[in-house]
Amino acid sequence: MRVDIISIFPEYFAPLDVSLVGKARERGTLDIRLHQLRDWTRDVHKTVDDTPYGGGPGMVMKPEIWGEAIDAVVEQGRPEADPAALPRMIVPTPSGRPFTQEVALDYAKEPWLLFTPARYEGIDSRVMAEYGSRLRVDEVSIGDYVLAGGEAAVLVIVEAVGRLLPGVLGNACSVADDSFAPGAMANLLEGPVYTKPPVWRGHEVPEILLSGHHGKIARWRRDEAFRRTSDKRPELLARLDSDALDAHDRRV
Ligand SMILES: N#Cc1c(-c2ccc3cc[nH]c3c2)n[nH]c1N
Repeated sequence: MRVDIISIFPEYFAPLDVSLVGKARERGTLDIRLHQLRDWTRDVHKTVDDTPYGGGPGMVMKPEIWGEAIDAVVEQGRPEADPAALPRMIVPTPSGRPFTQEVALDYAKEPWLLFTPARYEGIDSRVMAEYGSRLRVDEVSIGDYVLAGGEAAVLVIVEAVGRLLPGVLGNACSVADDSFAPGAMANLLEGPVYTKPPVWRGHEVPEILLSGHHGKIARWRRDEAFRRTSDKRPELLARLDSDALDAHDRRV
């Protein structure tokens, strides 16, 4: 997967050099390219923003700069084998559709993602209109709170998507066991986890986990996932299909 990120703070993405995503980059599974938006400015101050039409607080990011940057990055990034290839453009914004595990799975199928994290009050809306007619443009939000810019959201999205790519998690883990992953534990929060020692400061590991009885352990883990989901995110239980609810009810 090719990933291009255009930002006025490319240094914000240093964390993408470490851990799972960093290793995926070393192996070539992820090809992440960072671009400084200001490189496409033409004034001595490298201005990327201006006052909003209609008044109001803050500044808006200028469409010309973004347009030249996106055009250049798309042109540079086109694979020789497929000159017609275009990226899926992802615009983090508080007003976007929620970024969920389902969206991450969808993005993980894409060969090329282009992220355009904004600052100030956001990017002139004509940029999304211009590229919406040429690319698939997604405006997404990572949660109902307000950040100072889109860079943190890009870090979240790239990690959530990158870990889904083949070989990134390795054999020890599996995306199939994720909270919200399709399958038996779909839409359930992960339950508690334990490791050695069996007793720590008087806290004992649940005895069932030491029993070696894999069937009972699997049932216990699912019951714990149900209990935790019911306690912390009851609205997720509404997504469970009737078979899953019946299977749980049969045991309690
Ligand atoms: N995604 C997302 C966001 C943001 C966000 C994204 C871009 C900008 C540009 C200026 N301020 C921003 C906030 N806030 N909260 C979220 N879930």
